[in-house]
Amino acid sequence: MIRSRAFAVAARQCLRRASQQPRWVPGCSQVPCRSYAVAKQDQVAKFKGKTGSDGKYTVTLIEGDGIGPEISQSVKDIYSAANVPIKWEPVDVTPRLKDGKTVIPDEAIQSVRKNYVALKGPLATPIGKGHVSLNLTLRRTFNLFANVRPCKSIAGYKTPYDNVNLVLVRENTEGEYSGIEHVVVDGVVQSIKLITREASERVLRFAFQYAEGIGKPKVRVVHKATIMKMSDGLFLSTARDISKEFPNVQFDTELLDNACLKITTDPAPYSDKVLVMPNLYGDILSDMCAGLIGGLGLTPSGNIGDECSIFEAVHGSAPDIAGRGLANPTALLLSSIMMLQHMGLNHYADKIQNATFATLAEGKMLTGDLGGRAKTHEYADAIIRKLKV
Ligand SMILES: NC(=O)C1=CN([C@@H]2O[C@H](COP(=O)(O)OP(=O)(O)OC[C@H]3O[C@@H](n4cnc5c(N)ncnc54)[C@H](O)[C@@H]3O)[C@@H](O)[C@H]2O)C=CC1
Ligand SMILES: O=C(O)CCC(=O)C(=O)O
Ligand SMILES: [Mg+2]
Repeated sequence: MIRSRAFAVAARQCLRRASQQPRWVPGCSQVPCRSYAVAKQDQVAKFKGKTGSDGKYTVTLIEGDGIGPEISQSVKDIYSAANVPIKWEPVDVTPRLKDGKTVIPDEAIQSVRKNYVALKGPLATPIGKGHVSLNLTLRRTFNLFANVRPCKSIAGYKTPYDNVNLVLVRENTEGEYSGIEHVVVDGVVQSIKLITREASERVLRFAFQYAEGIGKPKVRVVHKATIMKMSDGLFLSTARDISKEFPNVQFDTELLDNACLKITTDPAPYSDKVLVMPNLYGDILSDMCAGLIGGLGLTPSGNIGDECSIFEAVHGSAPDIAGRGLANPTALLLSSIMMLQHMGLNHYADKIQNATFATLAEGKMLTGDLGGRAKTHEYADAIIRKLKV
C-alpha cells in the first residue's frame, strides 16, 4: 500500500503544503551569518555598554518548569553571594495561542532581544500531543544555531572514567527537529528531516572556530550518511568544504553508532576533538556523555546565535524529583558560568567555578544524584561558603 500511486500523490501534496507553510525561516537568512568570534566580540561589546546606573548587567531569567525554580534559586543565591554584577529579569514563557499557533509571550521575546543573553531553566514538553517544544521554539526564534555541550570529568567524583573531556556542537535549528510532520493517509505519517547547506555551514564553521578558540586541534563530524545519504550526506559534504577554510584544524568523520560504542568504551581519544553533528544526534549523544561523568545534574550548555545567546542545562524538568529539594543545580550553574565567560565576566566565572569544583571535590555536601544527602539549597550554601574562603 505504501508504494501505491495514491500514497505517492498524497505524499507530494503534503510536501507541497509543507513548503507553502514555512514554520520558521531555516538557515540564517534573516541575520547575516558572521563568525562566532565576531558575534561574540560584538555581544561582549554590547554587554559592556549595557550596565545600568547601578553598574549591573540585566540578564533575562527563564526559571522553567519542574526543578527549574529550585535550581534557579540556587544560582541566584550563589550570584548574590559572589556579588556578580547581574540583575535578573525574570520572564514568563507560558505559551499562548495566537492565530491558531503556539507562541511565546512577546514580553519574553523582547526581554531576550533587549538583554542579548538569557539563562534558562528546563521547559517541559507534552508527549505526543499539545504544544510544540518551547525549548526548540526559543532556539529557532533567536536563530541560536549552535548548541555547545561540554562534558568534562569532575575532579574527585569517581566514575568508571576519570578522563572524560568532550565537547559536542549540535546543529540547533533544523534536522530531525524541524517539526514538520503530517498524516499522509490514515496509519501513515511522515516526519521531515530538513537539512540545509546554509544552516549546516554556519554550525560547521562555528565548530571549527570554536575548536581553534579552545585549543582542540581536531573537528569530527558525527553522521549517518550511509543511510541518510542525502540529508546527512549534505551535512558531510558541507563539512568537507568548510574544513578547507581551516587548514590548522584536522578534520575527520565517524558514524554515529560507532561513535556511541567508542565513546562509552574509552572516551580518552575524544579529548582533543570537537564533535559536530545534526540536531537529534547531538541531543542523544549529550545525555549519553553526561552518564559518563555522573549524570545530567552536571552538564551545561550554551545556545549560541549571532544576536542573542541562551544558556541552559542539558537536562529537562526532572518531574520525578521536582519540588522536593533533591535537584542538583550544578548543570545550570555551570551553564551560567559559560554565560559569564561569554559576557567577558571571567573574574566572576572563575570565582564561582572554583568554589563549585572545590565543593564537589570535597564530596561532603553532595546532592542525591551524586550519592550524597544534601538538599539543593544546602549544596548551594556549601558553594557559598567556599566563595568566602
Ligand atoms: N532543554 C530543556 O528544557 C529540556 C527539556 N526536557 C523536558 O523535560 C521533561 C522531562 O524529561 P525527562 O526525559 O524526564 O528528562 P530529564 O532530563 O528531566 O530527567 C532525566 C533523569 O535525570 C534526572 N535529572 C535531571 N536533571 C537533574 C538534576 N539537575 N539533578 C538531579 N537529577 C536530575 C531526573 O531526575 C531523571 O531521572 C520533558 O517534558 C522533556 O520534554 C528534556 C530535556 C531538555
Ligand atoms: O524540548 C524538549 O522537550 C527536549 C529538548 C532536549 O532534549 C534537548 O534540547 O536536549
Ligand atoms: Mg535532550
